[in-house]
Amino acid sequence: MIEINNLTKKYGNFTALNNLNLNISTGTVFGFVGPNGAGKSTTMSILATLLSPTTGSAKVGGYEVTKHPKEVRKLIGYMPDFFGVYDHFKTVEYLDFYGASYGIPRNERLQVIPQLLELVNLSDKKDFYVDSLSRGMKQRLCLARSLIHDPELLILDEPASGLDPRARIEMREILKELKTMGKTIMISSHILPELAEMVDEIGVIENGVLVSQGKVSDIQNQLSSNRILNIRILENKERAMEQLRDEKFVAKVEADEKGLQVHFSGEDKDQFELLSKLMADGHKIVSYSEAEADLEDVFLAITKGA
Ligand SMILES: Nc1ncnc2c1ncn2[C@@H]1O[C@H](COP(=O)(O)OP(=O)(O)OP(=O)(O)O)[C@@H](O)[C@H]1O
Repeated sequence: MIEINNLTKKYGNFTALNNLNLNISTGTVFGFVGPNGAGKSTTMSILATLLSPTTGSAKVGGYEVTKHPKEVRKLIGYMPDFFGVYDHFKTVEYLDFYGASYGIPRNERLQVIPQLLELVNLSDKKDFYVDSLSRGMKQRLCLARSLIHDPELLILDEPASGLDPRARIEMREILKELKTMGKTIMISSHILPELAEMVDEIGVIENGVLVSQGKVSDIQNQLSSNRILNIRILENKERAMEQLRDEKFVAKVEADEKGLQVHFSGEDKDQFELLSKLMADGHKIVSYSEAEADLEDVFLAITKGA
């Protein structure tokens, strides 16, 4: 559905996208993650035909965005990170206005708008003025707006930003429903854990370059070379620490009241050998476990925080 090849965007001398390559297949919910200023909005604006790339190619549904913007716009629903809503409209009039600007006939709009309001849980707000809605409601209205022409692909730039936890959960539920409706969704965030549970795949961008792409679990596994082993030892902790520090694959050993944390770069068989050795040397091991890679750690490990 989306094919990006060697996409570069320069703002003056500043390179915001640097030969970016990215593919998203039809039906995928794709999380686009990266720290502030990484280039997420720039990429999404180019896909939404609102910004021209400096060089490279971006295609949506096989259409090159710069050559066939009209075809691309029919295929996509775009929700920008900052959006204005026309405050003097009532909710239903607002959607009607956008429906009309997409050329949707009035009788169709009369059918579609109540369905969209239902989808985004705003049916009871249909006659409220837009400026009286909460931030979360406005975000959901904006999502409804991006769906008015029943696009195949949704490009959502940080749709959950600034929302409280309940509003975020509501947004997540709506996205799940859109996925079951068969939409392809590209959604950005600078918070990996926020996206992880609702996406099929993630791509991590930093300094305008895609640094990682795959299933969340695959990306976690890429980091398995940096595991942390939690070991609880009954007595002679100091002796165990000294011994561990001399072991192959052990980068660092720390201790707290819970036990030892061993930073380990070996594989499963090396872990097994380490444990066997500790036991053979008479250490009284109470428990031995591998810490789950935290998604926040994954994100920090992939991005360098430049
Ligand atoms: N119009 C512009 N002129 C100059 N520089 C720009 C412009 N728009 C964006 N940039 C710069 O390009 C880089 C990428 O910006 P972009 O908004 O795409 O990042 P982002 O990943 O969406 O960040 P955020 O998470 O903060 O929204 C940033 O360094 C930004 O300052």
